[in-house]
Amino acid sequence: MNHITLAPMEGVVDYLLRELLSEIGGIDLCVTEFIRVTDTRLPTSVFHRICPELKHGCQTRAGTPVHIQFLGNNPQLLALNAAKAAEIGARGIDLNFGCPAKTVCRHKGGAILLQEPELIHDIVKAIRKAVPDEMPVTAKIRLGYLDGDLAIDNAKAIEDAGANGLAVHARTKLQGYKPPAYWEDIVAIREAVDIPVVANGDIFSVEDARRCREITGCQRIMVGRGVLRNPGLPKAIASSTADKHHCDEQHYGEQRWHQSLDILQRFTRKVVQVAEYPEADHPYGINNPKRYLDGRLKQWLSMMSKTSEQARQLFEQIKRETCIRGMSEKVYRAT
Ligand SMILES: Cc1cc2nc3c(=O)[nH]c(=O)nc-3n(C[C@H](O)[C@H](O)[C@H](O)COP(=O)(O)O)c2cc1C
Repeated sequence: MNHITLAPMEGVVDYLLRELLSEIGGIDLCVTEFIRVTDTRLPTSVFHRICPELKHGCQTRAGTPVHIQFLGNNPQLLALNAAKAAEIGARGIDLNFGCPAKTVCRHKGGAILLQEPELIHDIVKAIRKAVPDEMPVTAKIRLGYLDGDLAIDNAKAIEDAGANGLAVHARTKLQGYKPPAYWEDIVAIREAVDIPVVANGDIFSVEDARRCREITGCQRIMVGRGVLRNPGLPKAIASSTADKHHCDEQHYGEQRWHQSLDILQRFTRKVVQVAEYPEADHPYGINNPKRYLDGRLKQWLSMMSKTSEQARQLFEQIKRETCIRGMSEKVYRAT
Protein backbone atom coordinates (compact mmCIF):
# COMPACT_ATOMS: atom_id res chain seq x y z
CA MET A 1 0.00 0.00 0.00
CA ASN A 2 1.48 3.32 -1.10
CA HIS A 3 -1.25 5.47 0.47
CA ILE A 4 -1.53 7.57 -2.67
CA THR A 5 -4.91 8.62 -4.05
CA LEU A 6 -5.31 10.16 -7.49
CA ALA A 7 -7.26 13.38 -6.88
CA PRO A 8 -10.65 13.74 -8.53
CA MET A 9 -10.49 16.38 -11.26
CA GLU A 10 -13.65 17.26 -13.12
CA GLY A 11 -13.12 17.72 -16.85
CA VAL A 12 -9.63 16.20 -16.63
CA VAL A 13 -9.32 12.90 -14.81
CA ASP A 14 -11.95 10.81 -16.55
CA TYR A 15 -12.12 7.08 -17.29
CA LEU A 16 -9.40 7.17 -19.93
CA LEU A 17 -7.00 9.13 -17.76
CA ARG A 18 -7.67 6.89 -14.77
CA GLU A 19 -6.93 3.87 -16.95
CA LEU A 20 -3.66 5.27 -18.30
CA LEU A 21 -2.40 6.84 -15.08
CA SER A 22 -3.17 3.87 -12.86
CA GLU A 23 -1.36 1.56 -15.30
CA ILE A 24 1.91 3.35 -14.54
CA GLY A 25 1.66 2.38 -10.90
CA GLY A 26 1.88 3.93 -7.45
CA ILE A 27 -1.81 4.90 -7.25
CA ASP A 28 -3.91 2.95 -4.71
CA LEU A 29 -7.23 4.65 -5.25
CA CYS A 30 -8.97 6.82 -7.81
CA VAL A 31 -11.99 9.03 -7.27
CA THR A 32 -14.33 9.95 -10.12
CA GLU A 33 -15.21 13.44 -11.24
CA PHE A 34 -18.13 14.63 -9.15
CA ILE A 35 -21.67 13.56 -9.97
CA ARG A 36 -23.93 16.47 -9.17
CA VAL A 37 -27.16 15.53 -7.42
CA THR A 38 -29.90 18.14 -7.55
CA ASP A 39 -33.40 16.76 -7.71
CA THR A 40 -33.63 13.18 -8.83
CA ARG A 41 -32.46 9.60 -8.56
CA LEU A 42 -30.09 9.55 -11.47
CA PRO A 43 -30.36 6.90 -14.17
CA THR A 44 -27.72 4.18 -14.45
CA SER A 45 -26.49 5.77 -17.68
CA VAL A 46 -25.22 8.82 -15.77
CA PHE A 47 -23.26 6.63 -13.38
CA HIS A 48 -21.84 4.63 -16.26
CA ARG A 49 -20.84 7.78 -18.15
CA ILE A 50 -18.89 9.19 -15.19
CA CYS A 51 -17.67 5.82 -13.96
CA PRO A 52 -17.57 3.17 -16.72
CA GLU A 53 -15.48 1.11 -14.29
CA LEU A 54 -18.80 0.19 -12.61
CA LYS A 55 -19.19 -2.38 -15.37
CA HIS A 56 -15.89 -4.04 -14.39
CA GLY A 57 -15.85 -4.33 -10.62
CA CYS A 58 -15.42 -0.58 -10.17
CA GLN A 59 -11.69 -0.74 -10.71
CA THR A 60 -9.38 0.40 -13.46
CA ARG A 61 -7.84 -2.11 -15.83
CA ALA A 62 -4.78 -2.09 -13.62
CA GLY A 63 -6.98 -3.14 -10.69
CA THR A 64 -7.02 0.20 -8.87
CA PRO A 65 -10.35 0.72 -7.07
CA VAL A 66 -12.44 3.71 -8.08
CA HIS A 67 -14.73 5.51 -5.66
CA ILE A 68 -17.65 7.59 -6.84
CA GLN A 69 -17.82 11.22 -5.84
CA PHE A 70 -21.09 13.08 -5.30
CA LEU A 71 -21.71 16.77 -4.96
CA GLY A 72 -24.96 18.17 -3.62
CA ASN A 73 -26.68 19.52 -0.53
CA ASN A 74 -29.75 17.37 0.00
CA PRO A 75 -29.04 14.47 2.39
CA GLN A 76 -32.01 12.35 1.28
CA LEU A 77 -31.39 12.77 -2.43
CA LEU A 78 -27.69 12.15 -2.05
CA ALA A 79 -28.46 9.04 0.00
CA LEU A 80 -30.87 7.81 -2.67
CA ASN A 81 -28.18 8.15 -5.30
CA ALA A 82 -25.48 6.65 -3.12
CA ALA A 83 -27.75 3.63 -2.55
CA LYS A 84 -28.23 3.38 -6.29
CA ALA A 85 -24.47 3.55 -6.83
CA ALA A 86 -24.03 0.74 -4.30
CA GLU A 87 -26.69 -1.34 -6.06
CA ILE A 88 -24.91 -1.08 -9.39
CA GLY A 89 -21.49 -1.96 -8.07
CA ALA A 90 -19.82 1.05 -6.42
CA ARG A 91 -16.94 0.22 -4.09
CA GLY A 92 -16.90 3.47 -2.19
CA ILE A 93 -18.58 6.85 -2.00
CA ASP A 94 -16.81 10.17 -1.65
CA LEU A 95 -18.47 13.52 -0.97
CA ASN A 96 -17.27 16.77 -2.41
CA PHE A 97 -17.24 19.62 0.10
CA GLY A 98 -14.38 21.46 -1.54
CA CYS A 99 -15.37 22.62 -5.01
CA PRO A 100 -14.78 26.38 -5.19
CA ALA A 101 -16.56 26.99 -8.53
CA LYS A 102 -18.92 29.96 -8.39
CA THR A 103 -21.81 28.18 -10.10
CA VAL A 104 -21.47 25.19 -7.79
CA CYS A 105 -21.31 27.32 -4.62
CA ARG A 106 -24.19 29.52 -5.82
CA HIS A 107 -26.33 26.39 -5.93
CA LYS A 108 -25.19 25.54 -2.41
CA GLY A 109 -22.79 22.80 -3.34
CA GLY A 110 -19.11 22.10 -2.75
CA ALA A 111 -17.04 24.39 -0.53
CA ILE A 112 -19.90 26.66 0.53
CA LEU A 113 -21.20 23.82 2.72
CA LEU A 114 -18.06 24.17 4.85
CA GLN A 115 -19.97 26.99 6.56
CA GLU A 116 -22.59 24.49 7.74
CA PRO A 117 -21.03 21.59 9.66
CA GLU A 118 -24.51 20.35 10.74
CA LEU A 119 -25.61 19.96 7.15
CA ILE A 120 -22.33 18.24 6.29
CA HIS A 121 -23.00 15.89 9.21
CA ASP A 122 -26.54 15.14 7.97
CA ILE A 123 -25.31 14.45 4.44
CA VAL A 124 -22.59 12.05 5.52
CA LYS A 125 -24.90 10.33 8.01
CA ALA A 126 -27.66 9.84 5.43
CA ILE A 127 -25.20 8.32 3.00
CA ARG A 128 -23.60 6.13 5.65
CA LYS A 129 -27.06 4.73 6.44
CA ALA A 130 -27.96 4.23 2.79
CA VAL A 131 -25.02 2.07 1.73
CA PRO A 132 -23.76 -1.26 3.07
CA ASP A 133 -21.75 -1.03 6.30
CA GLU A 134 -18.61 -2.37 4.67
CA MET A 135 -18.61 0.27 1.91
CA PRO A 136 -16.19 3.13 2.57
CA VAL A 137 -17.80 6.57 2.79
CA THR A 138 -15.34 9.45 2.70
CA ALA A 139 -15.43 13.22 2.37
CA LYS A 140 -13.17 15.77 0.75
CA ILE A 141 -12.96 19.21 2.29
CA ARG A 142 -10.88 22.35 2.15
CA LEU A 143 -9.62 24.08 5.30
CA GLY A 144 -12.72 26.25 5.22
CA TYR A 145 -14.74 28.65 3.11
CA LEU A 146 -13.42 32.13 3.92
CA ASP A 147 -11.18 31.05 6.80
CA GLY A 148 -10.26 27.92 8.70
CA ASP A 149 -12.39 28.61 11.80
CA LEU A 150 -14.75 25.68 11.20
CA ALA A 151 -12.13 23.19 10.04
CA ILE A 152 -12.25 21.07 13.19
CA ASP A 153 -16.06 21.29 13.44
CA ASN A 154 -16.35 20.03 9.87
CA ALA A 155 -13.87 17.22 10.39
CA LYS A 156 -15.64 16.11 13.58
CA ALA A 157 -19.03 16.36 11.92
CA ILE A 158 -17.78 14.05 9.19
CA GLU A 159 -16.28 11.59 11.67
CA ASP A 160 -19.34 11.62 13.97
CA ALA A 161 -21.57 10.89 10.98
CA GLY A 162 -19.71 7.65 10.41
CA ALA A 163 -17.29 8.46 7.59
CA ASN A 164 -14.30 6.19 7.09
CA GLY A 165 -11.87 8.86 5.96
CA LEU A 166 -11.34 12.50 5.17
CA ALA A 167 -9.23 14.18 2.50
CA VAL A 168 -8.19 17.76 3.17
CA HIS A 169 -7.07 20.17 0.46
CA ALA A 170 -4.88 22.49 2.48
CA ARG A 171 -6.47 25.77 1.39
CA THR A 172 -9.70 27.61 2.01
CA LYS A 173 -12.17 28.26 -0.78
CA LEU A 174 -11.02 31.90 -0.70
CA GLN A 175 -7.43 30.83 -1.31
CA GLY A 176 -8.54 29.03 -4.47
CA TYR A 177 -5.49 27.37 -5.97
CA LYS A 178 -3.01 30.09 -5.05
CA PRO A 179 0.26 28.75 -3.63
CA PRO A 180 1.20 27.87 -1.02
CA ALA A 181 -0.88 25.02 0.35
CA TYR A 182 -1.01 25.24 4.15
CA TRP A 183 -0.01 21.68 5.04
CA GLU A 184 0.68 22.71 8.63
CA ASP A 185 -3.04 23.51 9.07
CA ILE A 186 -3.90 19.86 8.47
CA VAL A 187 -2.15 18.84 11.70
CA ALA A 188 -4.92 20.05 14.02
CA ILE A 189 -7.53 18.32 11.86
CA ARG A 190 -5.62 15.05 11.93
CA GLU A 191 -5.26 15.31 15.69
CA ALA A 192 -8.95 16.08 16.20
CA VAL A 193 -10.29 12.92 14.56
CA ASP A 194 -9.55 9.21 14.68
CA ILE A 195 -10.42 8.43 11.05
CA PRO A 196 -7.59 8.49 8.50
CA VAL A 197 -6.85 11.94 7.11
CA VAL A 198 -5.49 12.29 3.60
CA ALA A 199 -3.33 15.36 2.95
CA ASN A 200 -3.80 17.13 -0.37
CA GLY A 201 -2.49 20.19 -2.15
CA ASP A 202 0.61 21.14 -4.12
CA ILE A 203 2.45 17.84 -4.06
CA PHE A 204 4.49 18.14 -7.22
CA SER A 205 7.57 16.09 -6.44
CA VAL A 206 8.89 13.22 -4.37
CA GLU A 207 10.38 15.77 -2.01
CA ASP A 208 7.02 17.58 -1.69
CA ALA A 209 5.39 14.28 -0.77
CA ARG A 210 8.04 13.62 1.85
CA ARG A 211 7.70 17.10 3.36
CA CYS A 212 3.91 17.01 3.25
CA ARG A 213 3.89 13.71 5.13
CA GLU A 214 6.41 15.00 7.63
CA ILE A 215 4.59 18.29 8.25
CA THR A 216 1.04 16.94 8.36
CA GLY A 217 1.82 13.63 10.05
CA CYS A 218 -0.47 12.04 7.44
CA GLN A 219 0.89 8.98 5.72
CA ARG A 220 -1.92 9.13 3.18
CA ILE A 221 -1.67 11.72 0.45
CA MET A 222 -3.76 12.73 -2.55
CA VAL A 223 -2.11 14.07 -5.68
CA GLY A 224 -3.81 15.81 -8.61
CA ARG A 225 -1.99 18.33 -10.78
CA GLY A 226 1.35 16.82 -9.83
CA VAL A 227 0.37 13.58 -11.57
CA LEU A 228 -0.72 15.44 -14.67
CA ARG A 229 2.59 17.29 -14.81
CA ASN A 230 4.47 14.08 -14.19
CA PRO A 231 2.49 10.85 -14.63
CA GLY A 232 5.36 8.89 -13.08
CA LEU A 233 5.13 10.83 -9.81
CA PRO A 234 3.00 8.37 -7.78
CA LYS A 235 5.35 5.53 -8.69
CA ALA A 236 8.37 7.65 -7.84
CA ILE A 237 6.83 8.57 -4.47
CA ALA A 238 5.93 4.93 -3.85
CA SER A 239 9.45 3.70 -4.61
CA SER A 240 11.02 6.38 -2.47
CA THR A 241 8.85 5.14 0.38
CA ALA A 242 10.06 1.60 -0.12
CA ASP A 243 13.67 2.64 -0.53
CA LYS A 244 14.69 5.90 1.05
CA HIS A 245 17.95 5.99 -0.94
CA HIS A 246 15.86 6.36 -4.05
CA CYS A 247 14.15 9.62 -3.22
CA ASP A 248 16.40 11.56 -5.57
CA GLU A 249 14.08 13.67 -7.70
CA GLN A 250 16.85 14.15 -10.25
CA HIS A 251 17.01 10.42 -10.88
CA TYR A 252 13.37 10.38 -11.95
CA GLY A 253 13.56 13.77 -13.66
CA GLU A 254 15.48 12.35 -16.60
CA GLN A 255 12.86 9.74 -17.35
CA ARG A 256 10.00 12.13 -16.82
CA TRP A 257 9.52 13.55 -20.31
CA HIS A 258 9.79 10.18 -22.03
CA GLN A 259 7.24 8.71 -19.69
CA SER A 260 4.99 11.73 -20.18
CA LEU A 261 5.33 11.54 -23.95
CA ASP A 262 4.58 7.84 -23.90
CA ILE A 263 1.36 8.40 -22.02
CA LEU A 264 0.41 11.36 -24.24
CA GLN A 265 0.89 9.16 -27.28
CA ARG A 266 -1.12 6.31 -25.84
CA PHE A 267 -3.84 8.76 -24.86
CA THR A 268 -3.90 10.22 -28.37
CA ARG A 269 -4.04 6.77 -29.98
CA LYS A 270 -7.07 5.79 -27.90
CA VAL A 271 -8.94 8.97 -28.83
CA VAL A 272 -8.02 8.59 -32.52
CA GLN A 273 -9.42 5.04 -32.37
CA VAL A 274 -12.73 6.42 -31.14
CA ALA A 275 -12.70 8.90 -34.04
CA GLU A 276 -11.82 6.28 -36.62
CA TYR A 277 -14.15 3.54 -35.38
CA PRO A 278 -17.01 5.41 -33.74
CA GLU A 279 -19.30 2.41 -34.02
CA ALA A 280 -16.94 0.20 -31.99
CA ASP A 281 -17.78 -0.40 -28.36
CA HIS A 282 -15.43 2.06 -26.65
CA PRO A 283 -15.97 2.55 -22.95
CA TYR A 284 -14.53 6.07 -22.92
CA GLY A 285 -17.72 8.10 -23.26
CA ILE A 286 -16.14 10.48 -25.77
CA ASN A 287 -18.86 12.12 -27.88
CA ASN A 288 -16.74 14.46 -29.96
CA PRO A 289 -13.22 13.02 -30.31
CA LYS A 290 -11.80 16.08 -32.05
CA ARG A 291 -12.98 18.52 -29.42
CA TYR A 292 -12.04 16.09 -26.67
CA LEU A 293 -8.50 15.52 -27.95
CA ASP A 294 -7.97 19.21 -28.64
CA GLY A 295 -9.15 20.29 -25.19
CA ARG A 296 -7.48 17.60 -23.14
CA LEU A 297 -4.13 17.72 -24.96
CA LYS A 298 -3.89 21.48 -24.59
CA GLN A 299 -4.93 21.34 -20.96
CA TRP A 300 -2.52 18.52 -20.20
CA LEU A 301 0.43 19.92 -22.12
CA SER A 302 0.00 23.34 -20.58
CA MET A 303 0.17 21.70 -17.11
CA MET A 304 3.26 19.71 -18.13
CA SER A 305 4.81 22.86 -19.60
CA LYS A 306 5.26 24.26 -16.12
CA THR A 307 8.15 21.86 -15.61
CA SER A 308 9.00 20.62 -19.09
CA GLU A 309 10.45 22.54 -22.00
CA GLN A 310 9.63 19.63 -24.37
CA ALA A 311 5.98 19.80 -23.32
CA ARG A 312 5.96 23.54 -23.94
CA GLN A 313 7.36 23.03 -27.42
CA LEU A 314 4.79 20.36 -28.24
CA PHE A 315 2.05 22.61 -26.91
CA GLU A 316 3.25 25.37 -29.27
CA GLN A 317 3.20 22.92 -32.17
CA ILE A 318 -0.33 21.66 -31.67
CA LYS A 319 -1.79 24.97 -30.49
CA ARG A 320 -3.19 25.98 -33.83
CA GLU A 321 -3.94 22.54 -35.23
CA THR A 322 -7.61 22.21 -35.97
CA CYS A 323 -7.88 18.63 -37.22
CA ILE A 324 -7.45 15.46 -35.23
CA ARG A 325 -5.00 14.02 -37.76
CA GLY A 326 -2.67 17.04 -37.60
CA MET A 327 -2.77 17.04 -33.84
CA SER A 328 -2.18 13.33 -33.42
CA GLU A 329 0.67 13.24 -35.93
CA LYS A 330 2.49 15.96 -34.06
CA VAL A 331 2.11 14.02 -30.83
CA TYR A 332 3.32 10.78 -32.46
CA ARG A 333 6.34 12.50 -34.00
CA ALA A 334 7.40 14.33 -30.85
CA THR A 335 10.63 13.17 -29.23
C1 LIG B 1 -9.38 21.12 -13.10
C2 LIG B 1 -9.66 20.65 -11.70
C3 LIG B 1 -10.80 19.90 -11.45
C4 LIG B 1 -11.09 19.46 -10.15
N1 LIG B 1 -12.22 18.70 -9.93
C5 LIG B 1 -12.47 18.22 -8.68
C6 LIG B 1 -13.58 17.35 -8.44
O1 LIG B 1 -14.35 16.97 -9.34
N2 LIG B 1 -13.78 16.93 -7.15
C7 LIG B 1 -12.96 17.30 -6.12
O2 LIG B 1 -13.18 16.90 -4.98
N3 LIG B 1 -11.89 18.09 -6.33
C8 LIG B 1 -11.63 18.55 -7.59
N4 LIG B 1 -10.50 19.31 -7.80
C9 LIG B 1 -9.57 19.55 -6.69
C10 LIG B 1 -8.47 18.47 -6.68
O3 LIG B 1 -9.01 17.21 -6.38
C11 LIG B 1 -7.37 18.81 -5.65
O4 LIG B 1 -7.98 18.93 -4.39
C12 LIG B 1 -6.64 20.10 -5.97
O5 LIG B 1 -6.27 20.15 -7.33
C13 LIG B 1 -5.39 20.24 -5.10
O6 LIG B 1 -4.53 19.13 -5.28
P1 LIG B 1 -3.24 19.19 -6.25
O7 LIG B 1 -2.43 20.38 -5.83
O8 LIG B 1 -2.55 17.88 -6.02
O9 LIG B 1 -3.74 19.35 -7.65
C14 LIG B 1 -10.22 19.78 -9.08
C15 LIG B 1 -9.07 20.53 -9.34
C16 LIG B 1 -8.78 20.96 -10.63
C17 LIG B 1 -7.52 21.76 -10.87
